[in-house]
Amino acid sequence: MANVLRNSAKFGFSGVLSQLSIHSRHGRECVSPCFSLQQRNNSTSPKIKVDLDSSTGVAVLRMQSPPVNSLSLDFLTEFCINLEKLEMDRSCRGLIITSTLSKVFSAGLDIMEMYGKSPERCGEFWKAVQEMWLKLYGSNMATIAAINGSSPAGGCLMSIGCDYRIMADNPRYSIGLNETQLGIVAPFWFKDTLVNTVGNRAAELSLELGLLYSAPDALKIGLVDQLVPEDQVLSTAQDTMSKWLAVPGQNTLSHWLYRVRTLSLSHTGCTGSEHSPSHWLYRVRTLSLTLAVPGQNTLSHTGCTRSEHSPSHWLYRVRTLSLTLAVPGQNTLSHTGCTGSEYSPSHWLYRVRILSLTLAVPGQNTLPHTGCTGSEHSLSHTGCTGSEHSLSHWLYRVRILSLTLAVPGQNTLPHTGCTGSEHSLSHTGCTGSEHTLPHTGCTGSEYSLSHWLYRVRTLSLTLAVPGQNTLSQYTL
Ligand SMILES: CCCCC/C=C\C/C=C\C/C=C/C(=O)SCCNC(=O)CCNC(=O)[C@H](O)C(C)(C)COP(=O)(O)OP(=O)(O)OC[C@H]1O[C@@H](n2cnc3c(N)ncnc32)[C@H](O)[C@@H]1OP(=O)(O)O
Repeated sequence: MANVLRNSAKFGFSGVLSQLSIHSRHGRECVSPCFSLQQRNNSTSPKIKVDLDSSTGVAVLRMQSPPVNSLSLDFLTEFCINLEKLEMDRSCRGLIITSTLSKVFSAGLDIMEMYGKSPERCGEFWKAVQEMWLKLYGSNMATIAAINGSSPAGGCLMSIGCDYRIMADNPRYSIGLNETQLGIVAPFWFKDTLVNTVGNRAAELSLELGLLYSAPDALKIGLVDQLVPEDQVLSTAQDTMSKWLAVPGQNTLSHWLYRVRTLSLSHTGCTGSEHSPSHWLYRVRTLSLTLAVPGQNTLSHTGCTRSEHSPSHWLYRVRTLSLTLAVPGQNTLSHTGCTGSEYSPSHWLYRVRILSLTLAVPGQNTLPHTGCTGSEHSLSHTGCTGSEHSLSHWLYRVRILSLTLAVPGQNTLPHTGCTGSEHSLSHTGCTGSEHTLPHTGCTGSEYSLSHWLYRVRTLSLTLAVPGQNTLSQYTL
């Protein structure tokens, strides 16, 4: 395997990826994941075994692909089909994922899939990796990883795609996103999932150094939630699952609100229904990896030209930069008004982040240096007509306004210049009657004020990608 990795590095992942990128641009059709998965499952020996206990509504999915449960295309295909079947089975509410192999949960992506394969095969493989994550992270079931062995890289992604992680208390077992140590870079959605699990700083260290954590260390940083003796991993997972399933509606709103942010950021820039999430994940990931190619990582469109920054160092930072400044199609620093060398990125990042979060009234957060390029986007547009209105004045108003927004039937924001009934939920990004926040279950006046206060605030922050902040693009 070491040879494979060395050769992969020698011949260049980026070369493969650029071919993939071209392939993608030239019309890979977006088909339903279910359809495409079923088409390509040619394997006969089951790599996955599923047992659904109809009395508890809990399924145990066992990975049984020796020697190490590596995530090959066949494996992923089978995994996704099983996941999809369980998802569609209303009697199944909880899913536990574990391994039948001793010592290994999953070794992550199958290295052999990443070497010497045609661009078509690579594309299929990569799409399957994304689908595994989308299906798991977007699952409506409560999910628990019963990690009874090592779980590096893609195995770790699978684990952190679950709601809860129980690991065998064995210091010889390790878990983590170690891709950097292999000379490859973990895709940004791997990163996002890790950040959601262990927080920013731990994720940053972990990714830049490509760290693998022993089970006890993984518990310390919160990468796993619980360590138990090896022979109790599954039974503890089953006990834990019953607690999760006892929470009313646990796998609906609260479960989703948290995840939707990650999922929607994953396809930032998606402007039409032709772009499926996986399509975007694939492209965006390819683009970000391209940025990591030594000699090409000048990131000229972010204004960064300094060659002393190593790819992995930059990749993680640039991701943060572009997500923070995520005005789709405009997320370059130049579009934020930063036009000269006097404005360093950090100077801008700090200001723009504060401003955009503080004034986050989607479609109205028009401070000229946050991406507004025309005279129509002045402060006057939001009701502020002259220089007498200072920022603090605005901060104050906008806070009041966001509260006003939360009153059903009054969320017309007159102070921002919105005067007609067309301006209601549009301020949260909803532009038509089809955007009734279906994903939160809020459909009408039956919801009380406190209910709304809570939801609308969360929603506007969560979905605040101006011009893109509807979930309609993503069919849950
Ligand atoms: C297609 C275009 C896509 C381009 C993508 C580019 C970039 C992607 C960026 C990042 C995403 C990457 C994610 C990944 O998951 S990469 C994979 C990383 N995985 C690892 O680093 C794990 C390596 N394996 C181990 O650490 C150990 O094997 C283990 C899991 C701890 C188990 O140890 P153990 O001692 O029990 O077993 P062995 O090491 O002896 O291995 C047994 C056997 O399995 C083979 N093997 C191990 N891991 C893999 C693997 N990931 N893929 C394929 N095969 C694997 C190993 O070579 C041995 O085989 P052998 O024939 O020698 O017996």
